[in-house]
Amino acid sequence: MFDVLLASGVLAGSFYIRRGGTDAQRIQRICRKAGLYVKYDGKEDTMKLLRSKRGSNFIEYVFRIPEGLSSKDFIKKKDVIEDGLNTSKNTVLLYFKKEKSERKEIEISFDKVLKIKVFNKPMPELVPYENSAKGWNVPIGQSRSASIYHDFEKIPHIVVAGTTRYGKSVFLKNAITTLIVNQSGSVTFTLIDLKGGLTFNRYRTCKQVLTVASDTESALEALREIKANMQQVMDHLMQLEAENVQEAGRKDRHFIVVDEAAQIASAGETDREIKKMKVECEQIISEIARIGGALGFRIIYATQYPTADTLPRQVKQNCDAKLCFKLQTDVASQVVLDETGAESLPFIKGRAIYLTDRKHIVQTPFIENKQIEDLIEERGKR
Ligand SMILES: Nc1ncnc2c1ncn2[C@@H]1O[C@H](COP(=O)(O)OP(=O)(O)OP(=O)(O)O)[C@@H](O)[C@H]1O
Repeated sequence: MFDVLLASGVLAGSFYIRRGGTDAQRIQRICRKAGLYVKYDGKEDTMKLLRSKRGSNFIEYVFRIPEGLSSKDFIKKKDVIEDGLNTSKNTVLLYFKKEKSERKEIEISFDKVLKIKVFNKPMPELVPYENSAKGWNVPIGQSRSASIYHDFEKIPHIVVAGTTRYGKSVFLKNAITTLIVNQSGSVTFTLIDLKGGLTFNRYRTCKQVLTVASDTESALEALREIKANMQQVMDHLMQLEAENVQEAGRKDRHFIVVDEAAQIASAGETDREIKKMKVECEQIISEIARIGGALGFRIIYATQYPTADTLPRQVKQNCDAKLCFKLQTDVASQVVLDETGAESLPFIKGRAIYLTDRKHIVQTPFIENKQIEDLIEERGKR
């Protein structure tokens, strides 16, 4: 009885696979069913396959999209397309063959034509932290094809955004720990966490950490000091007729890490005194973003609520790198990345978009607290 069931199951499976067609055909069918077509003059215009290309771990399908639709319409339906490609129809046969079904993942981009890459293996959901970074690099994570690093000498400031519990704090700890270990004699930090969390607590005793500010007053005091230091470095560079710290041969770099920028934003603050202080904090942070890069000052600016208030224009414009975990809306994604996409990242902790002049989807490294303790134990000791 079981054999009969098995045989009919296998037959059904093969049928489904035949009926399912190639991934290109399935994508076209899913998009049609999801309403991604245009009716005009009594005719139906759907996406057309122009070509396909095989990469080392993916096939890229290139489509012409119907007039009247935009690439954003397709990007919004990314989950629908991806789930459609992974429906049980294809997994029936694999189940009976006792093969493990790998989830197919897709990436959608647009450059005059719609490009949909279908990957044959999902990205890893966990990349354990290891300190393979050199110089002023910090590991950003594993993309589908390479290990990605952020070089703070090339891009001084970075915005880190993402809905709560998706990996911002873990990334901040990864960055701080890596820099303490690799640049123990040259790096200093001002850590600002006004949300009252304990993220930075374990770094409090490190010799590289000048301040851990947990209220507006101490944040302002630390920022005023940084402003005065910037002026001193500026005077020094003037004397040397150097354009930047690299040319002047200065090795010291100062990182200002802001965890939860919304807490330092003046908009919405009702207490007049605190509002005044927050306005000054914002002004100094904007000034560091604008002129601090050449002077050896670096900003890591994290927020879970990206809006025009929490991500001031000067900061955004001068942060040439963005690390964006999953966000709730396409509007929030637009604020951070100037494009949609972060809202349709999968529900995977540590999965992010790293955007500079290039864009990578990465799985950021997971650093455990015990690892941090061990790593900073020696290099961070006062
Ligand atoms: N890179 C990662 N890989 C795998 N799991 C991760 C990764 N980063 C974070 N996590 C998991 O997600 C949890 C929440 O991460 P984290 O504290 O960094 O979130 P957050 O975005 O900073 O949240 P909040 O805004 O509340 O501070 C971690 O405790 C860990 O279990």
